[in-house]
Amino acid sequence: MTPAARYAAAIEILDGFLDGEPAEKLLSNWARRNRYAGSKDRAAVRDIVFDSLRNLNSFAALSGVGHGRGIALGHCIAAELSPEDIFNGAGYGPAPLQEEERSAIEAAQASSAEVTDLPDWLVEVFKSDLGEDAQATAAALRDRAPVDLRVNIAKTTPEAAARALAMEDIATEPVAGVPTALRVVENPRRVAGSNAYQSGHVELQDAASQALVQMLELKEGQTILDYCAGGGGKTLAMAAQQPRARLSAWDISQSRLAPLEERAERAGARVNLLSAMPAKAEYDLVLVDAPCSGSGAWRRNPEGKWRLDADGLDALQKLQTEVLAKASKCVVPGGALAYGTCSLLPRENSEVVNGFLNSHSDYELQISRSFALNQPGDGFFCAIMQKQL
Ligand SMILES: C[S@@+](CC[C@H](N)C(=O)[O-])C[C@H]1O[C@@H](n2cnc3c(N)ncnc32)[C@H](O)[C@@H]1O
Repeated sequence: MTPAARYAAAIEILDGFLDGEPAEKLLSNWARRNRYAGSKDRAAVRDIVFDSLRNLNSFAALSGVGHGRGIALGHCIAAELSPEDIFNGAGYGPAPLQEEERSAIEAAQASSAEVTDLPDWLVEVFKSDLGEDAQATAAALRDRAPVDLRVNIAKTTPEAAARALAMEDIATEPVAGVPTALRVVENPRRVAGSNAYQSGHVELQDAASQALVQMLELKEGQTILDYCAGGGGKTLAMAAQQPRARLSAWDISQSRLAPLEERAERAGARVNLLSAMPAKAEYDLVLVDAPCSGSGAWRRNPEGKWRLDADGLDALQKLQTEVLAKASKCVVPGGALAYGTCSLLPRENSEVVNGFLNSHSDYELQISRSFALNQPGDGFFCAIMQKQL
């Protein structure tokens, strides 16, 4: 496909997104309908779409033109490509630029209005929750997230894993402060097919997720419940961190939990998958990796920031409060309850924890930490609370 044809495909997908369709579904439907598109084309179209979703308002403002076409034009301008070279109707590319579009681009270039790549209601939430960091945080969400790997230290060492990856032309570097993490600096798209990945020596996992697991200071023989295990990212990180712990995993969605069986086998981890909701106080440590806005990971899933609404965010906070209270019943006296999210917003983090502590006088806060973007990866939060003996 020509660069112009890739832009034409991205415009179609962006229009579908603006009509409310999920971006992933649009991308896979497009790939199915256009079998001639090779993996490089699919990756390039995906990159245009995801860059655009991270920068939706700024790209629209760069072109001054509406719809998917205007956003793609903004992408083209931001990438320092000439719109005339792409939007000229040649090679299955987008239709040629109209005179009024040229004027709109000229006017947009002359404007110095500040644009935030968040919906308006969320700009206010960022301001009230993040104060003077709001603008910089929203701006940092425009960038692509790094690709991080967790080295399965139950099977190999970070040095050996980095060497094995390098032999497959996947260059990595260590991540300061997170000994299990490797950041992929070349050929991230080769990871899933690599021997190191296939043999369970590395997993895709953001460095902040790994840092959260490190905070838990797991001990031999501990009984641990991952209460919101999902596909088991944290479960497997805990299993690698402390292979002698006794791990159980639960998720309200059994379909999300199901792939963990195979993933655990590949990683050489032993995990007891629960099919009934745990409710008895029988775990030394319960981790609640709570459902959240995902704002700390909006660089990876930029659709999230456009689809969330104020009611949805309120509902999440209520759900977090409920889940934390339920999970706390599973902790033995003297045990610990850890609450984590990949959200940047205190209303989903410290506010939920403070609310819990106010209504559960048998718990006290031991430590809490907010991980800002790039320190070391996605935005994350973790609080560890101790239950009285
Ligand atoms: C942030 S995700 C977990 C990600 C996972 N821990 C990982 O590292 O891959 C939150 C999970 O909470 C689950 N969940 C939502 N409500 C729940 C509830 N009431 N009890 C248990 N799990 C719940 C969701 O199904 C979702 O899988």
